[in-house]
Amino acid sequence: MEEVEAQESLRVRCPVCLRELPESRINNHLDRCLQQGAGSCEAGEYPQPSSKKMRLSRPPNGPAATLVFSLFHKGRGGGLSVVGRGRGAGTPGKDGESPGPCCPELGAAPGSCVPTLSGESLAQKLEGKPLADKLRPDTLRDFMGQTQVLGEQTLLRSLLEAHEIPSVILWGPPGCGKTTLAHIIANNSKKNGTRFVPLSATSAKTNDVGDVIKQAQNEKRLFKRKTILFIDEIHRFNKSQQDTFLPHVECGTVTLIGATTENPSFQVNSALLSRCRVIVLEKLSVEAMEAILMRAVKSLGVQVLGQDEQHTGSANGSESSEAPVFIEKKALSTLAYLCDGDARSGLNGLQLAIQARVTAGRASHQSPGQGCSSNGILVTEDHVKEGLQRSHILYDRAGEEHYNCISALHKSMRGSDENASLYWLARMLEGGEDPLYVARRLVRFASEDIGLADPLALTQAVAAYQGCHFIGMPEFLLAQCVVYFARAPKSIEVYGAYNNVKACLRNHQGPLPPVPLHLRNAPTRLMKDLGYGKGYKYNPMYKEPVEQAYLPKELEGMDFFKGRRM
Ligand SMILES: Nc1ncnc2c1ncn2[C@@H]1O[C@H](COP(=O)(O)OP(=O)(O)OP(=O)(O)O)[C@@H](O)[C@H]1O
Ligand SMILES: [Zn+2]
Repeated sequence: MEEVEAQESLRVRCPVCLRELPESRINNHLDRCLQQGAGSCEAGEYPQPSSKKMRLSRPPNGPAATLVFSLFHKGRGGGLSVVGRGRGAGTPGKDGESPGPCCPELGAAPGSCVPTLSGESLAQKLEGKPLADKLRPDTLRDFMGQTQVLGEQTLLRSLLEAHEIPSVILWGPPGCGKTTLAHIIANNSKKNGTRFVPLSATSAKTNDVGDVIKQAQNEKRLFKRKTILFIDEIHRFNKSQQDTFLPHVECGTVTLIGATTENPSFQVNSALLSRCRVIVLEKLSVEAMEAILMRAVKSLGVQVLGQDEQHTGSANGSESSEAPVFIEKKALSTLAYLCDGDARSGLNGLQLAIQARVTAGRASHQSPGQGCSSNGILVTEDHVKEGLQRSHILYDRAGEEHYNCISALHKSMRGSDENASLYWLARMLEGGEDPLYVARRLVRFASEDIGLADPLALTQAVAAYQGCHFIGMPEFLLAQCVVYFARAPKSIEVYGAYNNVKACLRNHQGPLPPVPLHLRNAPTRLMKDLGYGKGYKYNPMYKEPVEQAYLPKELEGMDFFKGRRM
């Protein structure tokens, strides 16, 4: 019974007539739709195809066939509704589409409402879906920042406006709007019937990609419909998985939009890369972040208190008996700074701070005298700071930042700058980097950069590495080692010489020279007979330094430390 209900609630889009139907009915519908021609469907506009092969089926593990057909399917009541005097406030649209908009921020005519929100209803609005998802912009107008690639008169913008979507790889740090931009492109291209199929490389199998490609080929052949394939975290696909769709991008069956936080020159197949434009998105600026946060608080009906405003009376326009919610302007700018250009963490931080305050406010209504007055609930800068997860903000452990920071640390120590060395170390550790990762790098540094100038450095590094296993917070231990290394004399003598030997071996033409006979050990009679060990001078037997060759004959006189023959 529950199963049936669950199935009823999943809706998929008919690829022929574009109507949304409960998943349980789609196959029957599709048969009819294909047989009778799209004309039998209300929204039909496509010629009658001859094939019946396009039945929808569940992907092996997926919950429903929406994988292939949905266009960024919005959840039920997907948008935010706002309590207040607004026209159409909180009216959900039919079929789980977004609700009738109320605030200008959510797409309605400006001035159609002055939303204010009580603590109680705000808590309800915020529960469930993350605020960042609810507020994902649908149009370029609400997409903040990134003007370097999307501003007026940029190539991408004119392409978007002309509905000509090239294959692109969106490269940028977390939460800077890659998925959002793809979402906007999808929205934009719905108008000319283009299909949009999102996949995440973290969960999709090669089969899933194959299915999408097959479907895209059918759509193109039968209905002349284009397909945009969005692959989130495309760097997670290995090169051979990337190869799967290369030919189809090439021949235009699908337009690819890939999103990645990793440098695509390392992570994306070079053939694929040359078929796509790489669009570099940046961390969002503080101004862009402020605009995003402003839009969020407005849409929630939270009121912003300026620098010298006091939070005294109830919010104007509130029709609720509940306390209204205010936020300090300063709290918003601090949040905009601290979230380090990551809109998701900024919006999450805002949500957490407000949620925590509202919950506390509710409690204090039951037991008065705990920080909330009947005048309303105030969210301050401190609340916002608490709401932020520090580690997420400073540092991205898996992405580029991880490599950038360790490289900066290595170079600062090499340059004997103890201040910078400490700074980069702290930036990694405070951001949640694995101390052992840093410690391993220190071991490398000790031998590659300090070497015999201070052989004790290696001992220090190994000791620091061991120490990290023993104590929970090894930051001072690593700091000591890092400063020692920054101050230590440096020598790359051994490092360089060894590399010269490697190069010599690599460049050697023909078979490698045999080990000189006199240097060979001769444990058996036969070996002795063959001349092994013959003429070897055992050094301790000689008072004077021994003249004897230790390198193969052809390398006689070679000095790897100088990189040439003596
Ligand atoms: N430029 C922007 N303008 C307005 N809102 C944005 C912008 N960028 C991100 N956001 C908000 O932040 C949320 C997260 O952004 P998004 O999912 O696009 O990030 P992303 O770059 O794809 O990050 P990740 O690599 O972590 O997936 C969105 O739901 C949206 O609400
Ligand atoms: Zn149909």
